[in-house]
Amino acid sequence: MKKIKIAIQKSGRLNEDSLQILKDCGISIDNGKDQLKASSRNFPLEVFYLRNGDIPQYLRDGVVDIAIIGENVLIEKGQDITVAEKLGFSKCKVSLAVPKSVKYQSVKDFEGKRIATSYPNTVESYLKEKGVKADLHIISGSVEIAPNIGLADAICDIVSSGSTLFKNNLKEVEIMLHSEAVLAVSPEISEENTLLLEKLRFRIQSVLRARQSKYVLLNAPNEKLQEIIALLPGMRSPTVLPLAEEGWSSVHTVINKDKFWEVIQELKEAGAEGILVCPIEKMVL
Ligand SMILES: Nc1ncnc2c1ncn2[C@@H]1O[C@H](COP(=O)(O)OP(=O)(O)OP(=O)(O)O)[C@@H](O)[C@H]1O
Ligand SMILES: O=P(O)(O)OC[C@H]1O[C@H](OP(=O)(O)OP(=O)(O)O)[C@H](O)[C@@H]1O
Ligand SMILES: [Mg+2]
Repeated sequence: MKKIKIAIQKSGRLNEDSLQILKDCGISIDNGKDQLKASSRNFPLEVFYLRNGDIPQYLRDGVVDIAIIGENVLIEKGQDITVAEKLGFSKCKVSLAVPKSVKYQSVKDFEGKRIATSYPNTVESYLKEKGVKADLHIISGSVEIAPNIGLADAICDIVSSGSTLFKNNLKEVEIMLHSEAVLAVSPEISEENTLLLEKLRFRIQSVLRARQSKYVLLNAPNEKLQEIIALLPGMRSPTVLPLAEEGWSSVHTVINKDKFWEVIQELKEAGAEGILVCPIEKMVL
């Protein structure tokens, strides 16, 4: 049987969450340490462990059919590659930063300045759009040190918590893009493997939906039921079951995790009691 080939990062920030999402999709991978290629026992899938930065080229050449990769890397060197799903992890920004002591006013301040970065295409197209010309110094790591050692006036790199910038006496002045891990697809993927991709996407979507949601059970006095139900943004409408005690009901529903605390507070104020919150493993619409 034909197998779909997926690239995931060999080691680094994407590796663990990439393996976890496949696992949550019910895909087990026989994984020997230091193995660069592995197969799944229960899904027609082959995993290639590669460098994140090399993945766009492998996708372009059709060496792999799909990949889990940082969106920022696709923007830098894989504009021709399509994104099938955003995966919700490894969220970060790609930003321009300058020494804290600099009085920054606008992006025009970068005119003629030396910028150290591992993302030259991203910086170049950002500055071009703003009509600014700068001098780029391409380096592959430890970018934040560049202004301190006199290599550059500014940097462009990944920012997440901001602590690397802070430790190097830098401040973020322009956010060029927001990124997260994505499922990317080779332009060379065959029709047969596109069908496998659709099966995998169906599973990924169920996992992502479940990660975004909580299952909530609560008790409500019957006279407050309508008010409580009106507060619930459930999948269709909540399940309402009578409790053994006369005049009370049990209400079950699904709540988006971002709205969760807000809704719980309102439910309590409306008279809900004994609220239980449970994780959801998969959510199929
Ligand atoms: N501090 C961070 N917080 C959140 N996500 C990040 C952070 N740093 C990097 N990322 C995301 O994770 C991806 C992989 O980063 P990582 O540093 O592990 O690898 P890399 O050095 O860019 O790549 P390679 O695998 O080619 O060595 C980045 O492209 C970015 O999308
Ligand atoms: O805003 P923060 O939370 O501090 O994260 C940003 C830092 O994280 C990444 O480096 P990483 O730790 O992956 O090291 P690397 O340069 O070796 O890839 C990135 O290149 C920044 O330096
Ligand atoms: Mg890194």
